Amino acid sequence: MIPTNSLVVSCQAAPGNPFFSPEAMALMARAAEAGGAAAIRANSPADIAAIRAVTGLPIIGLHKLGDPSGVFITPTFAAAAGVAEAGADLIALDATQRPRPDGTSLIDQIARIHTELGLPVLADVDTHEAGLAAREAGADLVATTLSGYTNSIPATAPDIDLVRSLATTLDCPVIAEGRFRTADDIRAARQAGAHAVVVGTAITNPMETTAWFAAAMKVV
Ligand SMILES: CC(=O)N[C@H](C=O)[C@@H](O)[C@H](O)[C@H](O)COP(=O)(O)O
Repeated sequence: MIPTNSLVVSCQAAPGNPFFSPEAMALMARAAEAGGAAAIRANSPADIAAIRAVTGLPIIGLHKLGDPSGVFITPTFAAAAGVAEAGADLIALDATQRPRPDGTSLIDQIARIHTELGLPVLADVDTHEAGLAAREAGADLVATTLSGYTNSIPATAPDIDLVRSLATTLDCPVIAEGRFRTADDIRAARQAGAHAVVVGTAITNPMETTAWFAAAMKVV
């Protein structure tokens, strides 16, 4: 479903971003497809439905709900069902080893997505151990999405070491995701064994990328 060596573009905007609307995310997805993306990653049933209406590309769907300091990427089965209903082809969910808000286990959530929704699961993990546990729990693909977001030390670069350690250990596709911003980052991910690379902010968040350049203007 996600081709080998492909670019996935994450089309997401948060409240406060002028692009925070399903219509804007559908335009982003069209631009990504025209530019060569092989799949789209998108947040919320509304955005997913709008994107589904304009592209036949596979959609990795998720729903961010609740407190971002805990499990918040598709934290419950109900959230996954909403994402599936909106037209996603694959469900991305938080597969860190933190407690889940509804008290269910990762293994149960993945099993229900498989049996009741009939969709594959992409496990967003933060560590090597979480990646192994997610695969053991039945995840079909594993992504490095949450590396650098679950501890107090803010990360500034992509976690190539985690891509490599998971890709050399797991018997499923490993997706490189999180802070991939340049062609060199993509090459490093591929050399580390990534099946595909997800790029979000660097392509679909002009407010943030403007801030990068504006900050550079302040440095002499
Ligand atoms: C940590 C978290 O919530 N990551 C989210 C996951 O869906 C998105 O906000 C990211 O944009 C996406 O993972 C792509 O990463 P980047 O934008 O760094 O290319």
